[in-house]
Amino acid sequence: MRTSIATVSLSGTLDEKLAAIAAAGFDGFEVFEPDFVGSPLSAPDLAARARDLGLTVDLYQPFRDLDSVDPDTFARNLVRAERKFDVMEQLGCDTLLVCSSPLPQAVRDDDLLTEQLTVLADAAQRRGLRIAYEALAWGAHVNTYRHSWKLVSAADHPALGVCLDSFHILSRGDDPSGIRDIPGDKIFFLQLADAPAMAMDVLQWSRHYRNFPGQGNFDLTAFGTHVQAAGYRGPWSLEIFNDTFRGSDTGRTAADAHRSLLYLEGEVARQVAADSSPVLFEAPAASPLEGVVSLRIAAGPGKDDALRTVLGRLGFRLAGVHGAHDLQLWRHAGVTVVVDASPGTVWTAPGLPAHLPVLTQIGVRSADPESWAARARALEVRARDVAMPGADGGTDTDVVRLDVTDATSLDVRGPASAAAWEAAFELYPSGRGWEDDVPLFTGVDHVGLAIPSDNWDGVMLLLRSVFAMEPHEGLDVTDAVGMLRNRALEEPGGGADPLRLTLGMVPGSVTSHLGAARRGGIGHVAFGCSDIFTTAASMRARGFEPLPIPPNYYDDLDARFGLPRALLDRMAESGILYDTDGDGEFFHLFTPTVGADFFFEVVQRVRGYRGYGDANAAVRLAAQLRAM
Ligand SMILES: O=C(O)c1ccc(O)c(O)c1
Ligand SMILES: [Mg+2]
Repeated sequence: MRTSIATVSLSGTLDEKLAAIAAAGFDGFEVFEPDFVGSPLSAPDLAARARDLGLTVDLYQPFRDLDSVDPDTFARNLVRAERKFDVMEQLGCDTLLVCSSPLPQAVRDDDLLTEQLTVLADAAQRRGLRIAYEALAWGAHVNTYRHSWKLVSAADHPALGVCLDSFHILSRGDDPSGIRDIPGDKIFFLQLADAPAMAMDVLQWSRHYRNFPGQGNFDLTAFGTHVQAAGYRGPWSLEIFNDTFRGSDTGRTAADAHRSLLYLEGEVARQVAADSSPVLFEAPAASPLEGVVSLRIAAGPGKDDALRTVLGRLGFRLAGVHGAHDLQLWRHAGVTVVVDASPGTVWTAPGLPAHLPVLTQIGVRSADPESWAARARALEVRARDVAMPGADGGTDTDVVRLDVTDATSLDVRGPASAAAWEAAFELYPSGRGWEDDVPLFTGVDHVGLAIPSDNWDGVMLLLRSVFAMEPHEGLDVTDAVGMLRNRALEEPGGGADPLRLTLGMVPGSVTSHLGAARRGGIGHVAFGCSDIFTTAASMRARGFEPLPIPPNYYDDLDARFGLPRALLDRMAESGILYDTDGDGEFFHLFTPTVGADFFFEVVQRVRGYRGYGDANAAVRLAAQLRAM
């Protein structure tokens, strides 16, 4: 499959965009006309630049408002088109995108419209060029792909075909399966865009919120499967109008863009028969993940006391210290927590002391970490073989590390990596009896990460492509300090212990989210348990002071669900909150924040409850702010 991208999708000068497009591995690009008009590069210069970079110029776009009920206007538009054909010849680009007109003077008579398109196609053909006609979702008369195909079909002209743009089709809720009825060689161009589900004017939605496949809510796998089945074999091109991307690092966005096409190609490949798509790429599968087994938290010298106190109340015991660095090994219920109190948090998060503690590593067990390295690299994600910080320079390469954000990595840990802890740390002698502790938890239920807004779409794509995680309904929570955008992702088929992550968006970049708690973005680790009242009692016996949840909250629970007063009283005693999703029930409690931005949660899922108690986020945050 050939890959392409419209220059409008990236930030920077045209030169910078082209360099990033080539570096990301694209085969070609669409010239977005305003980028060319505003560039000092002449058309021959641009053609030479593309050639040097090994890129083809796949499309020139957009040509607007071709048709008109006024014959003079139409004649002028044809003259304008000829001037664009001149440019295209110099660019070595043979396809012009003509989009349907949103104007009041747009032609509304299909016969006249077909005639005007035919006249343009004749003109293009004389120059050896082609016209790809696209229905904009907000076109005055033509706004569906079926309509654009009806006109193209009626014109029956070799230089006239359709351009399919997934946004215009899926944003309207149209059924894309009719694409199968269009002959593949009459689809002259394919533009792909995903988008988050939003209830807003479709033009505004399109111009500001499009994102890459795997970052939004459209079913692009089904869409791509229809296009493939139709027999289209031209480039798959991204056309993304997005305010954030337009202000973000060009190279990073281009790399995400290319990865999104690999991801989509793999998803489509799994849907279509091998004989109809001999060229579709699919990343190698990796061995299953077996749950979160370790966490590393950068506490810094200033915060490790508070962190250790909370860990102790959660039942964790200090199991050892590192010989050479200020690292402590804490263990409980099969989970290992490494507290990194070294100055500057040298291991994992240099330069991030302001809002410590920070969760810097999430360790997930897998039988074959190298299979994850291979899968990640196939999807153009950097994966590092990690040597543990061993006591005597000892190494353990049984860990593969993928960066989720600048601060936090997912570490896939193989069977041998557990022993590395033993080698690297001076373990306290056993026999003090605590190995017999009754576990308070069943393991890690989920991990919450604060994601900087300019990183949000990239993280979403990483988790969906490499880890095949599935996004669940996101909830925007109104809380004490503003709106918190939230999204949970879950590993499908993860059995009883799936990897679950909840993402909370914080404004800006990682290094600037000092005091993110005040804006809702807090990282956390949630432990699962089978009886939260017993667990809470054990925690209280260890000195845990529940977060005070106001009586109003329990009165409201009573009003909404009619829970028994005795149960509500027991919940209030331990600061336990409640949610239900029908049959399932959810009980959870929180620690106060440790430092500004980090806390622990204890959850009990009853009868398959699937959510995260998002409805309680505002009450939780208000209580944590009071406790700061
Ligand atoms: O927003 C627009 O005007 C516009 C222009 C060209 C396109 O291909 C498109 O999908 C949208
Ligand atoms: Mg388009």
